[in-house]
Amino acid sequence: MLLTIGSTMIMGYVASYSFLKSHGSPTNDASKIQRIFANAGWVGKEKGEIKTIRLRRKNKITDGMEYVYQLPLGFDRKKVDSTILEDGINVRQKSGVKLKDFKQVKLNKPIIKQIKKILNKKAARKEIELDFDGMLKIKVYNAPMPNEVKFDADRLKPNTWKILVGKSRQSFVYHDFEDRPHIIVAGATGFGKSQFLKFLITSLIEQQPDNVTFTLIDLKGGAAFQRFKDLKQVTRYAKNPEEAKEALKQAQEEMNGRYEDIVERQGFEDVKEAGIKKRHFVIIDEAADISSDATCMDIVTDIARRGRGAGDRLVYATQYPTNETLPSQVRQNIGARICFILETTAASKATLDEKGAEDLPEIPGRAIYKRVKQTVVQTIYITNKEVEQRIKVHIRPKGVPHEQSCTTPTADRKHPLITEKA
Ligand SMILES: Nc1ncnc2c1ncn2[C@@H]1O[C@H](COP(=O)(O)OP(=O)(O)OP(=O)(O)O)[C@@H](O)[C@H]1O
Repeated sequence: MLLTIGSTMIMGYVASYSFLKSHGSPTNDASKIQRIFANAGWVGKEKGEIKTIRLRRKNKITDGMEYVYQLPLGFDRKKVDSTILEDGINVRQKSGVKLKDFKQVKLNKPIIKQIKKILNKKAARKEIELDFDGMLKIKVYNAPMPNEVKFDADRLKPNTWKILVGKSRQSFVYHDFEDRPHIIVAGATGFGKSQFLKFLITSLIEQQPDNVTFTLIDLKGGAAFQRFKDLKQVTRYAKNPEEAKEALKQAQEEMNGRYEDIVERQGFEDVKEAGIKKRHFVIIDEAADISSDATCMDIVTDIARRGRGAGDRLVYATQYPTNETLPSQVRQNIGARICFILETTAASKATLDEKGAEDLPEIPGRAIYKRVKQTVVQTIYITNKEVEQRIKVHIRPKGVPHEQSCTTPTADRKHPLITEKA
């Protein structure tokens, strides 16, 4: 009996070894990378000779391996296409079988069935990350990033303006609005922009309930921000281009007052230096709908330029990033981006000034966060129920008006947006 079991186990090992041989070992990524570079023509020339990348070292990292390459002289690293590289690394990656899987085979259960199951195990797709700091660093991860990172209140940072953007492979990533006051949010429809904005507003209210105020411009017909409109922190709420123009004019007027007082009269560099705790966030979704209006775009540019000093923060979200919807004056004055998957390289360049967003996997919440360098993150998922539970204590009691209220135009009103003092 024991002899039969033993020989069956040995047969299993032999079968799996020949399987791995025929399907390619998962450990030869370095040579695959070398071959992909050569085949794709990602080479340079030294003294008239074609030269390819040279592996300098390998480092074990969490969930994978980092390969560090020296590039030949004259190598244009912008040529390196991460999709081609990732696809190449995953070619023949049919088996995710490891030797330790066979150690889990139970002798008291049908052995052949268990071995078949192990051999049929589908390999997790490997993912890569590229970085360059004089050397080309290619990180190859054995498993994909998680598709969902749930909201966890312990990750909030009360009394700060640091907002959790998401989780990268290495750590949780925060955006500090004191450091970079404005942010562009871009991404194709259905991949997490609204979810991110909802999370952003909820986090700001949780972290700074007495210091944050908002102008919310919701040009998606009220779908994105309507659950926030009655909060005491929301001083203006607009949901069509005319209301948006009026709300922006009011926000600019207020900003002018603060700027004149803090920067011009008192001589401070900005609100932070002046020790002022209040911040005002102007959040626009979908910004493409006002991008052809010169007045609106002048105000947006002005807020992006002088908002740091006056305590105004701009969040500019669009699903159609182009040179028209994201004009260079706006881009130059906004120092951070969160970019979900985009359809084209041109859209990626309009948002990030480089390609990359078109190559993101089609996973809702997967995004590139960019300040100077790009970091791939999975943004935080929060349900509408959770948002509502967290913000409900801030809803103005019925009959108590906004400090400044923007209401939908009605026939008997001269101005579409009215200002009411509390
Ligand atoms: N961070 C996330 N983690 C997991 N799933 C997410 C995440 N963000 C969004 N999703 C899923 O994707 C769906 C669409 O997200 P969302 O409404 O934010 O997209 P959008 O880009 O704003 O689309 P649209 O422009 O059409 O409004 C959500 O209902 C949710 O199921």
